[in-house]
Formats: sequence, structure tokens, C-alpha cells
Amino acid sequence: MKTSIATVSISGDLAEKLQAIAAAGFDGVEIFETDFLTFNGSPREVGQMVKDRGLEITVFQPFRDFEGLPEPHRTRAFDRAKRKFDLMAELGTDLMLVCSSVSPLALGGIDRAAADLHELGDIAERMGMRIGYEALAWGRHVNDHRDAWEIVRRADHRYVGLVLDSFHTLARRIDPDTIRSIPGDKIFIVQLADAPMIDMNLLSWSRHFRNMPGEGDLNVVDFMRAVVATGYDGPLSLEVFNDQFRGGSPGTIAIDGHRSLVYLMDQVRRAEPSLAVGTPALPERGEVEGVEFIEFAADDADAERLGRAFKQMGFARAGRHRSKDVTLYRQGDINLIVNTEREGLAHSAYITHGTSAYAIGLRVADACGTIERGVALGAQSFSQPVAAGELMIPAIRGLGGGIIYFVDQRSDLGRLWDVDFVTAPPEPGFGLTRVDHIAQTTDYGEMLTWLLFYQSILAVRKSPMVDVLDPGGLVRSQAIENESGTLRLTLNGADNSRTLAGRFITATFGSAVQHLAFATDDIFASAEAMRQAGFDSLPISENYYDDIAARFGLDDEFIGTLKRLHILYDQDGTGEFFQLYSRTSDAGFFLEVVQRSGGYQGYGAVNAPFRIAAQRWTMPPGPSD
Ligand SMILES: O=C(O)c1ccc(O)c(O)c1
Ligand SMILES: [Mg+2]
Repeated sequence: MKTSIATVSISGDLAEKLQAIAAAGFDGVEIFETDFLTFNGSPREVGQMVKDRGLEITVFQPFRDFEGLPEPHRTRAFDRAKRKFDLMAELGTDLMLVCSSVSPLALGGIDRAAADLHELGDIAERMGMRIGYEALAWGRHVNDHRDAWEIVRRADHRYVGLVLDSFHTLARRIDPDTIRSIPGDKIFIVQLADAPMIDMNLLSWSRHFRNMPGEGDLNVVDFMRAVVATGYDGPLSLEVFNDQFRGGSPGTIAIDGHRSLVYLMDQVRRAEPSLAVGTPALPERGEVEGVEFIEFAADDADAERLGRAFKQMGFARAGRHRSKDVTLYRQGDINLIVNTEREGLAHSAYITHGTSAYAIGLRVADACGTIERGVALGAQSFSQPVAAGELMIPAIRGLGGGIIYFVDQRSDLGRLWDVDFVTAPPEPGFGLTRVDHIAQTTDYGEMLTWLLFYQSILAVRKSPMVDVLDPGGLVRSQAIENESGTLRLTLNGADNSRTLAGRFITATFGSAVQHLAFATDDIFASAEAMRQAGFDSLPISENYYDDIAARFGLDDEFIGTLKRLHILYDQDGTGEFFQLYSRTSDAGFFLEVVQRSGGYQGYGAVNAPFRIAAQRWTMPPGPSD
């Protein structure tokens, strides 16, 4: 199946857009008229630019306010169309998208519109063109693909077909299964877009908030299943109007778009195996069984500091890499690696970001399958030389230039610690059992990119976005987790550098992992042991404890213990959540210990403002304070 994307979906001038679209692997492009009109060159030159990049023009659009007009407007509309057909011949494309009229002059009437389209079909045929009719969700008389199809059916012309656009259908909550009865050869092109669920008027929602399939909340998979069921085998064309994308990186948005289409077709194939999906099958999404390790890049002085901090939390120095300057700290199922090598990716990560948790190792059911899937979805695989006898751990590049390694039990990768490390016997520790969650910070503009990256490659789902109030601004936070809770990531999007999250991005030149949370089954015992080992926990305001005492009706003794140990507390109706924080590093990195009880699934978002306030009093002032 051919892939295509509208020029409106990408930022930049026409040349930049085409370059990014071709580089991301698309076969075709929809030329949006304004992108052509604002280009300082002839239609022939545009056609050549498209060809030179190995692309074809899938459709020229939009042609507005055509059908149902009274005279003299009707004749004018036909003249306008003829001029555009001439232009299209120069551009080198034969399909024009006619979107349903929004003109107050349009008269309505299915037969009138069908007659207009039939007549235009005759002209198109003579000029070697075809027309596709699309129902805009806010069209004056036609705003439903079922009506558009009825008009196309009655127009009864070989050169007149239907255009389906997932946004217009799904935004109006029209059952996509109504598409199944349309003949596939009468669908001339299919446009795809998703959108977040927001309650607003259709036009504004469409023009500003569309996003790539899989990034929003619409059921684009069911829409596409219905399209495939018709036998349609034309291009899948993204048409995404999004304010953020218009100002984003052309290359990244184009790659996200291509990834979204590959992922969409993979979901269609899995949801309805009997359909003839014309794209290659992919290995299934990586089933994450746990976080196997977190690796830090550091210089010697910071490695000392990190080692000390880990010991104060009950980690033991548990091993050394056989050939590299790499130390393993271990407690329960948590493996923390500190890499002070002077070459390789760890060193480049250190040079770029300073001391940082630049690599994450995930335990999956099938490491090679997960990599294969990632690469098919446009992720970059990563490898660097290893010494003889050591393991080459498969990896892809992730957020902030970091690395995600994959290990599994089905290969030698399951013996990583024995093969690559000389390890010591386990020590008891302070009760920390596993990595509860990994918090990554990114620019707000990149959140959808990483959401799609994780969701398309790993078997995870996203939770609703929550707002984290920071005195410097709002940080948007969204969790990405699997069913069993063995992988929990939180993505925090900062849109300025005055928030703690924004400061972290600036201070580390875009390192991603800002904090790590470890789980315990008894936070009071862990906190007590950590305190005795010299752990300097983040102090929390008295006011906070007064508030939770009142909010949850907690008794004095319990509140006294929370207060003394600097533990934050939350309930969600199904269970309880306890949190304890370290102080932050100068750059804003920190560690957390949490205890979940009952069915608590959240991350203590209500406590975040108190944590942030406490971090602010205890941190050195930032450059913009
Ligand atoms: O917003 C619009 O006007 C518009 C134009 C053309 C389309 O294909 C579309 O889906 C929307
Ligand atoms: Mg459209």
C-alpha cells in the first residue's frame, strides 16, 4: 500500500517539506494549494521537485465551494475548476479533491450536487483528470461521508469518486462500518488523521488539533479496517492540520507520520486477520517483563557521588564489568550501572549531557523481534564494538539521544550479568525491590513523538494527560505503562525553561531521564534504614501534612511518622501511595522511593506541586531565577 502525506502537515517551505517527506520514506505527497501558491516557481518546477525526490503527487487540494451554486456563481465555479485542471496538468497529477461546500450561496440537494459533479466529471475526463468528493464535517449541506457517497453514486461517472477522511467521519461519531458497503474502486483517496478528544467546534478542532493516527483518541483503526474491507488499495494519505507540527521539525514530524501509518496497518492486520492488508507483517509489540538495568554515564567524581547516593539507599556494589570501567550496584531486582569509560556512547553521552541516566535496559519476551519491529517503525538501531566473549546487546536509540537495550531469556542475553560482569553474592539492602517507574522529561513539542514511539514498539498504553503545576509554568505529564505494571514510564513535557523540568532540559542539553522511582513493600522501614545510612531526603512543608491530615482524616501518630520521614501520601479509592524523594542534583536529577498498596495505579500527581516547591527551596538558583 502506498503512503502519502499532505504538505500542510509539515513545517518549512515547500522544498524543506518535500525533502523531509521523501527522507521519511513516503511514496507520495498531497499538494495543498497554498503551499504551491506561496512557492516562487512554476507548477512545472514544483512537479519536477517532487519527481526529483522520488515522490508522486497523489492529489491536488482543496477545491472549495463548487457544488450546488446558482448562476452566475455556478459557471464561475466551473471556470475556476478548468483553470485548476490546467495547473494540475503542469504539476503532473490527475486527482483533484473537491471538498463539500461551506458557501452560504450553495443551494443543497443531493441530485443538484450529483449533476454538478457529473458535469465536472465530463470536463475532467476530457482533460485527463479525475475528481474526488469529500464531506467536510462542517460542510453546509453535506457533512457526512454517507451523503457524499450518495452524491458520488448518483453522479455515476467513471472520473468522479469519493474521498474519505478519518477525521470528518470520526469527529462526527459516524459509525465507520458504514464505509464497508462502498465499492473500493469508487474511493479515490483515503486521508488519515487522529485527534485528541476535546469538546470544541469541528472546524477549529480540525484545523488546529489533528495529529497522527495513534497519537490521539479517535478510532482510526476501525475506520481503516472498514476502508480495507472495501478492497480499496489506493494511497493512505496523512492530512494533519496541527499548530504545533507547523512549527515543529519537518524531519521528525515526517518520520512520526510514516511510523503512524506502519503502526496503523499493523493494528488493522491484528484486529481483523481476514483482511488483505498490503503491508508486510511485523513482529508483535515488545512485551516488557521488567526494567533489567539503568545505566549512567559519569566522570570519576560523579561516579563516586552516585555510588555514595546508591549506598545510602541500600544498594551494594555488586560487580565490575569484565573489560570496561563499569560498576554494577544492585538491590532486589534493581541493577544500576555506572559507566566511566572514556570512549563509546557512554562517553559521548557524558560529554553532551553531563552525568546522566542515558541507557535503559528492558527485559522483553523477544529482544531481536522487538528490535526488528522498532526498525520497521523507523527507529534507529544502535551497536558499538564489544570485547571477545562479551554480549552484543541489541538496542535502539530513544528519547534525548539515549539508548534502549533489550534483553530476553530465550538467548544468551539472559546471562548478561554472568557473561559481562564479575559479580559478588547478593546483600540484603533496605527493601527496595524493583524499578517502579522511569520519569523522562522532554520538550512539550516532542511528547507526541515519544508517545507514538513507545506505543508502536512496545506493548504499552497511555494514560490521560495530567497537569503538573510548577511556579515556573505548567508541565504536562502522561504515563506510558503496560497491563501488568512491569513497565511504567512517565513523560513530562516542558514548554519553557523556568519549570524544574525545563531547567533540567536546559542544564543537561536534553538528557531524558530526570528521575527514577524504586519500589519498596515497606516504605517506613526503607526510609528509616536510608536515614541511618545518611540519605538526605527532600524535606516537605508542614502545611502539606496539615492538609493531608484533614483531607484523608489521618491520625496524629501516622501523620507524625510521615512528617518525620518526609514521606508524601495519597489515596485513590482503590489503594494508597507513599513517596519519598532524594534531593536533586545541580542539574535537577533525583531519585524516589515509592510504595503502592491495594490497587493504586497513579504516580501521586496531586503531590507533585509540593515536591516541586520543596525542590525549589533546596536547589541552587537556576539561570532564569
Ligand atoms: O479544513 C479544511 O478546509 C479542509 C480542506 C481539505 C480537506 O481535505 C480537509 O479535510 C479539510
Ligand atoms: Mg481531508
